[in-house]
Amino acid sequence: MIVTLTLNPSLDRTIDVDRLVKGTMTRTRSARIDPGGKGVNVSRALLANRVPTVAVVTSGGADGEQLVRLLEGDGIAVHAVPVAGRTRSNVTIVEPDGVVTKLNEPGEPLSRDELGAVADVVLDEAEGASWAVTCGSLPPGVPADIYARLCEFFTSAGVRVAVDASGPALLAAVGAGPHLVKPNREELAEAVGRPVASVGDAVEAARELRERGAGTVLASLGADGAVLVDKDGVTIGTAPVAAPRSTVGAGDALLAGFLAAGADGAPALAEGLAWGAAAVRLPASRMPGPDDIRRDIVRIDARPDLGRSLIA
Ligand SMILES: Nc1ncnc2c1ncn2[C@@H]1O[C@H](COP(=O)(O)OP(=O)(O)OP(=O)(O)O)[C@@H](O)[C@H]1O
Ligand SMILES: O=P(O)(O)OC[C@@]1(O)O[C@H](CO)[C@@H](O)[C@@H]1O
Repeated sequence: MIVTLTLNPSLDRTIDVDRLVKGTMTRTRSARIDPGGKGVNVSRALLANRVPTVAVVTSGGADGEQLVRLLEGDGIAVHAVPVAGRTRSNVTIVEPDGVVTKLNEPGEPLSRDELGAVADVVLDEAEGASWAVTCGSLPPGVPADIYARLCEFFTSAGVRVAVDASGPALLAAVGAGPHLVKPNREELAEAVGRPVASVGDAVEAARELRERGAGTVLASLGADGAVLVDKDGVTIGTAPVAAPRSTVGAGDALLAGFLAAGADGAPALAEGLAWGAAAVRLPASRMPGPDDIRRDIVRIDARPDLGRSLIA
């Protein structure tokens, strides 16, 4: 069982337009709503591939109720903690060439009591679980060390912890010694305080996060694939997609595939890359199921070129 926690979930509204021109009225072509938030997506991807999972989320107002209805409609086991603040809506605008413009709300503040209630629920749900996955931005008012504190609780209960966070929340979590962190290129660069312009830069930055406490670093590099740095060394892979449709949630699919495959070494990296690439071929933040995932496109580089520049 893999338990995910999303403190700041969203209704993801995806709008297709022919062309987005700032400052003009644009008629849209189509729109869809998906349950969103990083942990939510990890659970959606796991369930689509028949990996048992529970999604713990906060839920507030009519949009929170809709989020829970959508998740339950998809057959996801969801434990929603009611909160006073409205669940946010995040908007993605997609142009025909796959260019994505994303507008994420900050979310509404969580009180101390609400945070305590969520922590009780997720610690309870994680009892006996193989992984607890804590993901995404923190709502206003939530201390930046929340993932670090949860990590300590999970670890002492014998549950492995994966963290997908950014900024101070990622830095604090790394110091608490999680089994796995999944930064993207920007998060990695911010965490080490220097640009990540090449594959070698990503490897060095990932090594630094390991030195600071993370057990394994799975750094996602968009179209450049992903870098895995763990106790056994460095593994690098790619899974090219000729015509990406939407990259939203691709990092969540990568993480889900990596965990589903056992979170260890090249086989797990390859599975994660296959799931990430499959997500990119799907519209909006749809998560891939078995029929979408192609493992034949994955390449694990036996002799990686560390000097290779990353796509801008
Ligand atoms: N343009 C692309 N072509 C092929 N694969 C891609 C592309 N973009 C993303 N991917 C795949 O998805 C994975 C995750 O992408 P990325 O690094 O953009 O994650 P992210 O920023 O965490 O995404 P999100 O926050 O939307 O989930 C990559 O490691 C890669 O496997
Ligand atoms: O604002 P955050 O919490 O950083 O990210 C939230 C979000 O962009 O992440 C998911 C894609 O990874 C989307 O479903 C969701 O809208």
